[in-house]
Amino acid sequence: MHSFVRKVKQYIDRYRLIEKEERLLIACSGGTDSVAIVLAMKELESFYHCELGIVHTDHQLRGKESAEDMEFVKELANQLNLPFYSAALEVMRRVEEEGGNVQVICREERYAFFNHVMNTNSYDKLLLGHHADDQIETVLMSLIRGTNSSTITGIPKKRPFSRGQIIRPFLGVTKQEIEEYLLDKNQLHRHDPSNDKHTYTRNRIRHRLVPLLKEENPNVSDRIMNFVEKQLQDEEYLQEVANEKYEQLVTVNEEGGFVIDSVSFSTVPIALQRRVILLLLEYLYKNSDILLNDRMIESILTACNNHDGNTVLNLPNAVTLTRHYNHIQFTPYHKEPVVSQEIVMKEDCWIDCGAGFFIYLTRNLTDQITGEKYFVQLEGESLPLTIRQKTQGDRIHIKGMSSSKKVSRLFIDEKISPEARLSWPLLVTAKNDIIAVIGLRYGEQFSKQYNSQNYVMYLKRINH
Ligand SMILES: Nc1ncnc2c1ncn2[C@@H]1O[C@H](COP(=O)(O)OP(=O)(O)OP(=O)(O)O)[C@@H](O)[C@H]1O
Repeated sequence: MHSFVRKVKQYIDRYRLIEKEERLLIACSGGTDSVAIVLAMKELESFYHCELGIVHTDHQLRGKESAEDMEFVKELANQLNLPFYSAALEVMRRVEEEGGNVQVICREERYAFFNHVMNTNSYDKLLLGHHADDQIETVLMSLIRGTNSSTITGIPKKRPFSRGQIIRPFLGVTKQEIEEYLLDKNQLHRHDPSNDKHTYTRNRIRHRLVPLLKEENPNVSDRIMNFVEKQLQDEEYLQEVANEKYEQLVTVNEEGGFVIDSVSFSTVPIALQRRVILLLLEYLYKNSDILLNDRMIESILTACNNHDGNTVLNLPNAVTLTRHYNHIQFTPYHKEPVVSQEIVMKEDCWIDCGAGFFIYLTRNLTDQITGEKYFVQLEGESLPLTIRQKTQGDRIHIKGMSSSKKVSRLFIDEKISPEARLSWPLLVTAKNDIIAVIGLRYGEQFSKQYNSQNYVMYLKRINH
């Protein structure tokens, strides 16, 4: 057995990633990592008495090249005599119809197909090619950008998926080891598309930070793997205790509010307080796109532990936290979110539309008024315009896109914080068409050229 494969096997056995006689589906993009996983698993096939299959998706984003990737993986499956499943996914059509981030849609479509193949062909596990360097990058990204969870646990080596699990047997080996193994095997692979699509932050970490760390300590990936492993073990235990504490501390009253006794709460260590609050928030926001962040959790903890005076805290989606003596209550708001502010736009005056924007609507192009200039084509029945916050189901027809896009999706794609989303001003016509998410994206009614029939909208940003 090749020494590389022996190392992979040790990792698999240590964490019991594979049991004997399982049906294993390998997701192979054709890049270095997933081709190496195919070869390594082929070497381990007889040991685990497993049945292997290969799945590939073509996202049709790189024309001829991505069709060639598919052919390459198909050929590899043929050579190794393994079943091959593939799909050409219509990613761009979905992007045009719904808008949204291309990589996110690729991922959704890819995983939907993996799920389909697992179900229809009774596979137990899906194998992905993430390796130790991916893990270092992920851990560093979480440290640098912050994370809402209490611990840094990185990419999981196994997690539930479809009718079984996703497993990542390469998390114990580095990219360099993978490349050396493929060289030894004289195995070709395709260009690794993962390098092209990663965010700038990940690429900077990969190309600048990781080499420096490796220079300091060539075994840094082992150190990080150990660190992640211990964190995971601690986290598992703390989660178990936090679940028990949650049961003891949180009760539900008749109005559907969640109640905690602050005296009992304050006797609990902060590590458990934080996890209990996280469990509660995950429950309160389970069907929303609200992202829980550290700041929000810390302000809740401060409010819960502050014993002088009563406190009211307004949380996203109109959830309120009230502390009255020893009684802490989280009250979810069950109705549709209310429109907290509606302003009718009048011509020829500056209007404060909230969230740090002032706008001015006029018929005349003038140099007297400073600010970003926009030209808007408005029919009589569109007027008057109003400014309001987002309500459920709002959509905007963005200029240059063939179909409308959900405003909530736009906020996610533009990385607008959950709190800011609640107060972000939308410009709305009398027919309730959203024509602008102010300062962010503009509708098809906006044009580049001025003509005398157009309105001119000036925009000033304050505190931005
Ligand atoms: N087009 C594809 N067809 C089959 N498998 C793929 C494809 N793209 C990626 N994979 C699988 O996913 C693994 C991770 O790929 P990559 O790093 O490009 O994705 P990612 O976006 O970082 O991760 P994730 O898939 O978890 O979102 C690959 O090693 C491979 O196993």
